[in-house]
Amino acid sequence: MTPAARLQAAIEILDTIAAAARGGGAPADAILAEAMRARRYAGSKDRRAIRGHVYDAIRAVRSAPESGRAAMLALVDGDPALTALFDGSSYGPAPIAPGEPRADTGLAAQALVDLFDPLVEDGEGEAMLARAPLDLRANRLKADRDALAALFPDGEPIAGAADGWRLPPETAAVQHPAYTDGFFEVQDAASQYAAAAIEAAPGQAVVDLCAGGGGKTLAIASLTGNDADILACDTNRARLQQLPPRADRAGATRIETRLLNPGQEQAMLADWQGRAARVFVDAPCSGSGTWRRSPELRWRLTPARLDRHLADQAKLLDIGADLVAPGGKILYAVCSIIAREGRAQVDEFLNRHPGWTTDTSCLPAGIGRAAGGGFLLTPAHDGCDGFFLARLTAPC
Ligand SMILES: C[S@@+](CC[C@H](N)C(=O)[O-])C[C@H]1O[C@@H](n2cnc3c(N)ncnc32)[C@H](O)[C@@H]1O
Repeated sequence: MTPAARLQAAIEILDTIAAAARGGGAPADAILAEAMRARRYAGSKDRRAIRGHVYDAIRAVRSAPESGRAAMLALVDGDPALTALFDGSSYGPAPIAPGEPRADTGLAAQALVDLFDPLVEDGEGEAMLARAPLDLRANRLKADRDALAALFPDGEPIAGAADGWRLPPETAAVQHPAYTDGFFEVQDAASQYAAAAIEAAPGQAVVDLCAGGGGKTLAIASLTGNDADILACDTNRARLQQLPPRADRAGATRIETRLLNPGQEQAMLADWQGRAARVFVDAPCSGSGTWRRSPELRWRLTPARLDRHLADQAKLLDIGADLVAPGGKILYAVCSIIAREGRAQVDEFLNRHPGWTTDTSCLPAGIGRAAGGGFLLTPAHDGCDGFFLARLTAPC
């Protein structure tokens, strides 16, 4: 492919990504993978270049653009090499017309920025869109951080994460046989802090209410030495199905999975009511803390979608509260920096549940900032994904 043809391919793919973002369709990575499958003629250099153009535009443009071309045009000013590719050649993009509209660049639409937790400072935007490092978590059931240091010597320890080892973003860690052998998982530091913050102990009964593919379930199994009974739930079959093979690989043998039907969660968890020492509520959210990994998420968030997340979070917290034994704890977490998903959600929970309290410390020294009844982590401040977490204690 010519450089101009690669650019045109990127523009067409961006059209699909923008439409999917507006309509709640497939994520950018899935669209990109499908588009590459459809372009069998594209070689590896073509694919790399197309992907680079697509993600450069997604990172630069603050909200879903009118068209892929408008998104790409947002990058041309000050970039003569890119401008020259709009050359009208047979497979390339048409020349740029005078005054042709460009999509708006920046961190996010102002209405979205206005929703950030007040602790998020103006200068934090760059870190929120920079490429994230690759964080590993040593699986204590099979390895430790020293083993990861020996396997990947160009990494470094992650501050405050006892099992964490940080590598450059491009490291192909999951291709290492030690990954297949269950020595480690790929897990951002924020998730490692959250899994530790639940302070689950050996012998306890633990529910991971929104387990997904089990990232935090496996971290809890590791931290409890495979000696806690963990019930891992989710309403998404495809995600939950990823957990048993991962648990096998990790040597985690005390995890039961349970697929819940939306709207019937409480009935399907009747046998766990009031029994759990710990409940992890890693709730569905805007993902506004993970833009450095999935920058197109900021193209997707609408007021209606945010409202749905808020309702789900409140419902899941209430379901979690019913599962907790007297004196037990909920760890509420969202990979979000939006105040309504974080501190406001905790305030509303405490209003609905008299007698519950929130813990004033649950993170390692120097990590996170107190945000209402919980703590806020941000890429600029903590070097990890943006996260809100709170540990809530039930009355005895
Ligand atoms: C942030 S993700 C969880 C990530 C997971 N804990 C991990 O560490 O990989 C939120 C999960 O909540 C699940 N979910 C949404 N509504 C739910 C419900 N009513 N009951 C249980 N899980 C739900 C979603 O399917 C999704 O997998």
